[in-house]
Amino acid sequence: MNSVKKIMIPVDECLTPNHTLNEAIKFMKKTKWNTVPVTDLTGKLIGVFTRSSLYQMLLLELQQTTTIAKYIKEDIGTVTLDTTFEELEEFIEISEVGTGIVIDDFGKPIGLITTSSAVLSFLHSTQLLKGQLETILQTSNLGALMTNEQGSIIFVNEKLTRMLKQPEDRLLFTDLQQIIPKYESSSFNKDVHFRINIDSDYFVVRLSTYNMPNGKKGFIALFQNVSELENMAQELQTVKKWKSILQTVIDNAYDGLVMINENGEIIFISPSLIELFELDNKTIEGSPVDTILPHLELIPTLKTGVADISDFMEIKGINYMVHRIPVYQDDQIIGVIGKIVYRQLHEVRERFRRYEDVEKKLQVSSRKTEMSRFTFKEILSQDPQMEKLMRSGIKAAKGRTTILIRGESGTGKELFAHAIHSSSSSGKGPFITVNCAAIPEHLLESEFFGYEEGAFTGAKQKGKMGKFDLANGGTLFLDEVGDMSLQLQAKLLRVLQEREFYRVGGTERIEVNVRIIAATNRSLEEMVEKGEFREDLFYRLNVISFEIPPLRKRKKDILLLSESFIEELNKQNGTSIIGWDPMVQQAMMDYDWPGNIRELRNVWERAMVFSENGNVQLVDLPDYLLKKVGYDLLIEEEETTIPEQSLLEKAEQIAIQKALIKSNGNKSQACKLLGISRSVLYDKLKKYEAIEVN
Ligand SMILES: Nc1ncnc2c1ncn2[C@@H]1O[C@H](COP(=O)(O)OP(=O)(O)OP(=O)(O)O)[C@@H](O)[C@H]1O
Repeated sequence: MNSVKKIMIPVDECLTPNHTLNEAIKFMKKTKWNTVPVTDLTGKLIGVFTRSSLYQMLLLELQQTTTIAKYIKEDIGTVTLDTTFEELEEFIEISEVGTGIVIDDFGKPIGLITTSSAVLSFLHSTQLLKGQLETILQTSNLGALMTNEQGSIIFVNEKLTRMLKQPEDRLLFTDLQQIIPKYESSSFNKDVHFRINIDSDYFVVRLSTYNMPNGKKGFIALFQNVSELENMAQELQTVKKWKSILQTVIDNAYDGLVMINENGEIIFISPSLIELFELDNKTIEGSPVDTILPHLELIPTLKTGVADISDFMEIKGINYMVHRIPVYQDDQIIGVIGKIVYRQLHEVRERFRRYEDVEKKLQVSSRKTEMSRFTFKEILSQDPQMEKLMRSGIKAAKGRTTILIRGESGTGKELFAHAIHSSSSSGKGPFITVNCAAIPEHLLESEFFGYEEGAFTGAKQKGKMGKFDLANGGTLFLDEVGDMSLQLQAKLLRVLQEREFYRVGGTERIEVNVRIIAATNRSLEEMVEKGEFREDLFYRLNVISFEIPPLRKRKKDILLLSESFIEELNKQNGTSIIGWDPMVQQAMMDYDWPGNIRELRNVWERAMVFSENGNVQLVDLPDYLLKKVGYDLLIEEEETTIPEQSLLEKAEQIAIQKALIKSNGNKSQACKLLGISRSVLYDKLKKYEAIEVN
């Protein structure tokens, strides 16, 4: 509110120069004013008529009807409603009349300010201010005290008594230095701050001076407890320390890191990324990631909440990969972290490429096994029995009948199964092999029938096709069928009968068109007798049966197969074998080949590797084979010559040994084979025994 208006006496009537002495006396008596504004006829202030002017007119004993015109004081001070308290104070001090006239914008008097009205008003506002100040000091969070000019405390607020844990009467009139030891009144001239501690609390004290009524200066001290701030500052220091540790870790642990909040705005970015993508550091934080780094594609992860890894990406010639990780708080997605990998990426890429190559190769080879690889043309044989089998095989291939192939290990049962499949009407369909002996019992069912999505917990939740599914429209080859558990035999029997099955965890009946070819090297009849193989399954499998003869029963094939293997292995291993010693052929013909054709192939592979001059020698054959056919002594002869023994004697010794092997140790049979008598044989045996002992 306007200060002048508050202390002025309102004026609604004035004197004019035409007013008489009598009228002026009456006016002043009525208003009790010592100074009366005088206006012209337009109401504008022209001067004042004071009580002293009135006394002057009375002393001159002027007529009551005399106008006051000549006794008006024109040299007057005026104020307006805009005049400040300070200006007013100054005005009252210098004013001769002790009264100020308040005029409006048109020069019209609207009020009087007398010294007493001003003083009363100042007194009133001073008291008001004092009250306000005390309220502020009492209610403030700051502790406050005031001293006199000697530094003796004359006021404390309640807050300070609590801060200093001392009652008001103990504090009053104590010396300020007892509370602020650092304070020295003499060195004090302007506001100062002190940091003091009282017990375990820390205070910041602001000390100022104030003017006392006696014109001297006292002190005002304001106390702020900063213990909490101190603790916070210490915590802040720790946080800052951790921030710089984490910053270093982040900068070094990852190639690049960027974090966005739930609004897709960048809240952190590692310096390496700023450098890599040549970004403007000042505008990044708080900006939408889609405008700064759209190629990182972090927003979709914000929406899906699912972590993912990008493919190899490229921008401005920089290759990188992004790992996008959603950040959750109480099930709410609150942001995404983008982990960018770009260092040594070419190495990762190279490894990845190699891995892809391997995978491709694996896919090709696994596809190979899914398709038939062999036909009857690839089954090499000059054996009449084998030729007959193959002719029957071609005929059997025409239908969809289940076929059982028997034969010792390595005789070519699988090869035969492939050939049947290739000759059948579904020869272009899949050929799926199941090694019944190799699948763990608990997985057999899912291997055969597959499983539905969600049937198992774990990584492969997607569901998987079983071998029956895979073989649909082709052949399912059950190798080692004699090694199946009875439990699975029952399941297999049902499928063979009904030609349909359920997937593990599934409810849908699946029908398949699959030809079954089974193979075994075990005697299923004996197993049926012992209760190890289901009779009904045996008959179901044994509709058409082929018995592949072992290699020892078709020795002519040894030569044919050997030539083929040498050619194939020369190509495969980069060797250049062009022939073999007649003794090698003889040893091979003498050997029984329990591992059959697989063993023959292995023996050739080994011999060709060891062979030194393009001609395979006896020494290149495995020891076990040579021992078995009694050719090991020949090798010894070649390697270590026994001086006492002539070559003829050595040959004689080998002949006797071979005869004994052939006759299974039967000496009279061996004598027949050698064409010598029993007594000669005994003599010779004693002689060779003596040589070996020596
Ligand atoms: N007549 C043949 N001509 C050429 N190679 C053959 C012949 N018979 C078998 N083989 C080869 O011999 C190896 C063994 O053949 P296969 O695996 O078919 O025998 P298998 O009787 O099924 O053996 P197992 O009972 O151990 O499963 C294979 O490398 C195959 O290519």
